[in-house]
Amino acid sequence: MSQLYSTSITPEISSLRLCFYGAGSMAEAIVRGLIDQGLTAPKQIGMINRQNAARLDELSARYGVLAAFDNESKSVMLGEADIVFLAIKPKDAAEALKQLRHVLRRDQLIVSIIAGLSIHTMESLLGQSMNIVRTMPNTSSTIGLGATGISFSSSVPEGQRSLAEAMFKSVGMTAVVEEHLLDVVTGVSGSGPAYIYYMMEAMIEAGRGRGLSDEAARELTIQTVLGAAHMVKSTNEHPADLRNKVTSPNGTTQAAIETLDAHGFSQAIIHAVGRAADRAAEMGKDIERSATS
Ligand SMILES: NC(=O)C1=CN([C@@H]2O[C@H](COP(=O)(O)OP(=O)(O)OC[C@H]3O[C@@H](n4cnc5c(N)ncnc54)[C@H](O)[C@@H]3O)[C@@H](O)[C@H]2O)C=CC1
Ligand SMILES: O=C(O)[C@@H]1CCC=N1
Repeated sequence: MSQLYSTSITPEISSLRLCFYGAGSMAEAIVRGLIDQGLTAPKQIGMINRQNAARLDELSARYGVLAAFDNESKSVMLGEADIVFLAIKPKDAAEALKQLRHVLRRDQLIVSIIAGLSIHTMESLLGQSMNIVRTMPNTSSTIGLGATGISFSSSVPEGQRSLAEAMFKSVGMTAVVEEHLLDVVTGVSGSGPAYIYYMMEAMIEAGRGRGLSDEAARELTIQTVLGAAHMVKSTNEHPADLRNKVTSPNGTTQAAIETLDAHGFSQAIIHAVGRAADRAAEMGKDIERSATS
């Protein structure tokens, strides 16, 4: 008989202590999202940075989160955490994870957002197999509209998988994928917001260049991107069909699309996504090499 209702238990995230190791822009995006969406209280969140005390002060003042400034409080914060988010840059990952080797415990859930860094390399650097959730979020998590790809190490129990998914769902949508696909997720949605911003910059510039005020060019561009994304989502139509409805024969849109084609627009996007995915893999290999050196 098929099951009508899911039997999975709703994870009680608000009772857990979260520690962000690395307090940069992506950590802030997730923290702000979790707090704004009411998933947990600021005092359940601790943040650690390498040396930038002013940044921690700023985050504490802005969100009410806890901050650890000296080595002793960093160790206590890490030790007391139920979930540790690894949110440092790939170039700092090997050194930082080696230092965490004797600090992290097997009963903690490790959530990495580090581009390219594989579960296997994390386990080598940490010196043991651990419950690891490898993710690729994006900065739109800040406003609850993130898109996060997620994979799990084989040991992560079902309850912790649901917990991790619930955390990222609270700041947007999630897609659980096989680990090797996280690099392409990076190319599509991790780096993706930057491609859209880049296009918006160009649209605003073009509007201004032809005489629109700064404000009109900006507002018309924003609403166009917002409306187009909502159209794809709410009509469920293929983007190509929606594009055809805008494109009158021999009209303005056709003229514009032909110009985009002449400049290799689609190919440029396909190459960009592929290059970002390849770059994620390269960064992962670099960390792997430093893990063994
Ligand atoms: N920015 C984005 O759109 C996205 C970033 N990511 C990943 O998130 C991670 C962080 O990226 P961002 O937040 O953009 O970088 P960021 O440079 O803004 O933040 C990294 C933070 O880690 C701190 N840090 C470095 N070494 C440390 C150490 N040993 N101990 C404690 N803190 C340390 C730095 O001081 C810095 O504040 C990266 O691995 C990146 O691949 C993933 C998805 C999207
Ligand atoms: O540019 C980067 O490397 C990171 C990963 C995805 C988005 N930003």
